[in-house]
Amino acid sequence: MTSNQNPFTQSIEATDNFPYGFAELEAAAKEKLPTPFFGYIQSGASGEETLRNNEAAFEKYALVPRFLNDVSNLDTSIELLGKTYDHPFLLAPVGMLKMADEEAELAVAKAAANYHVPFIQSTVSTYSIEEIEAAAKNSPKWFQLYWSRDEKVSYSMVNRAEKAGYDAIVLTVDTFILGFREEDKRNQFSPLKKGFGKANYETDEAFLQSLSEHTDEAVIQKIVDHLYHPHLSWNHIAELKKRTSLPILLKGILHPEDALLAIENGIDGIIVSNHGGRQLDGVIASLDALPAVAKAVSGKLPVLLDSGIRRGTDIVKALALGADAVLFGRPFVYGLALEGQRGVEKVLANLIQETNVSLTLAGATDIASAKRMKVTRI
Ligand SMILES: Cc1cc2nc3c(=O)[nH]c(=O)nc-3n(C[C@H](O)[C@H](O)[C@H](O)COP(=O)(O)O)c2cc1C
Ligand SMILES: CCCCCCC(=O)C(=O)O
Repeated sequence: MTSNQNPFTQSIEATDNFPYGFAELEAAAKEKLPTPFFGYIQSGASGEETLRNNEAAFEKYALVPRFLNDVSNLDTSIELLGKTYDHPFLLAPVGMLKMADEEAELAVAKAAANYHVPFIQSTVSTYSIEEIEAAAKNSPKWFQLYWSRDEKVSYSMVNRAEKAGYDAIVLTVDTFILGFREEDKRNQFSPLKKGFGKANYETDEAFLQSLSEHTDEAVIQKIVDHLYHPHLSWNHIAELKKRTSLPILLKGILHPEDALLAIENGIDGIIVSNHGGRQLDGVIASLDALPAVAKAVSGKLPVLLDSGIRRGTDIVKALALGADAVLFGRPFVYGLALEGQRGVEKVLANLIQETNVSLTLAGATDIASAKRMKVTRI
């Protein structure tokens, strides 16, 4: 994508009253959403040390720009797993989006399609794989898999995603049990128990066969049972690979040794992530984990990052520290809560504009040059 717009004009083009910065966005979503819904989305696990550190990590790194480098033509496109995308970011998988808006993933997938940004659908989404494909036909979509205790259900969902034309499988490895989430305990709230994440299960033959009763309660209880999978190991990865021709990425890698094992096990990409500080608290911030992981991988597979991306300058820092692309979650969920599909589009438009301005001011002409940019630890 080439950016020919003149930011001197853009900077005084007030769009409307839609919030710009993340803090404003979060505050507006807090006003709008019921307390337990907002609490579920915003909070982290335990004492929220990691939630805070994810954002703080970006402030410990400073960009060192280059000038006089003819940056009049910016190309922000990336190539990932054989496909080309317009921007160096994707929408992270976020489950149970009906908490934010009735249209939930349908609205997000349509917004993402309009900007040619890949949408990663969560296993526990409010609408099914097939409903989302029908709403945003032929747009870039990946499927995030929560391994199921009944592995027939995992394989069945992966096959459905493949049949529906999804481009990749993202297996989340850090949520085999749920983190200790104090805010949800305080609010006595579980969106799963409300039924917001059951669409992919209710429409799955293998899941339906595992049910002995078909009441709403029995369905939800069975989903809870299937989601519990602490036995997940590299052996399952080998089996999963046999069942699909789609590329497989692992989401939740933080240790360089696990990144090396991913290569050994034939994985196609990794996502350096601590789940937005929602799983194990006190873990390394994703950005702090990135340089060692990128060094270990040394270009053998794509390295993506999420957790704490809030603005364009964060994206540039992540690229400079070794990421090939990034994902973000809460910012688009707040956009969804505020104005549905339009709100997600506004978040995307602002992020694209800020990323493009930041890349250009830092002296980059494309993503490869952003990845060579100097960053210093302060
Ligand atoms: C409300 C909420 C629900 C989430 N649901 C999922 C999910 O279903 N699957 C998954 O792999 N990650 C899930 N995540 C984690 C995100 O994919 C991502 O790792 C995280 O949001 C990144 O941090 P950020 O919100 O700071 O950008 C969820 C995050 C939030 C905030
Ligand atoms: C309560 C249901 C568990 C699904 C996990 C969704 C998720 O990844 C997150 O909330 O984070």
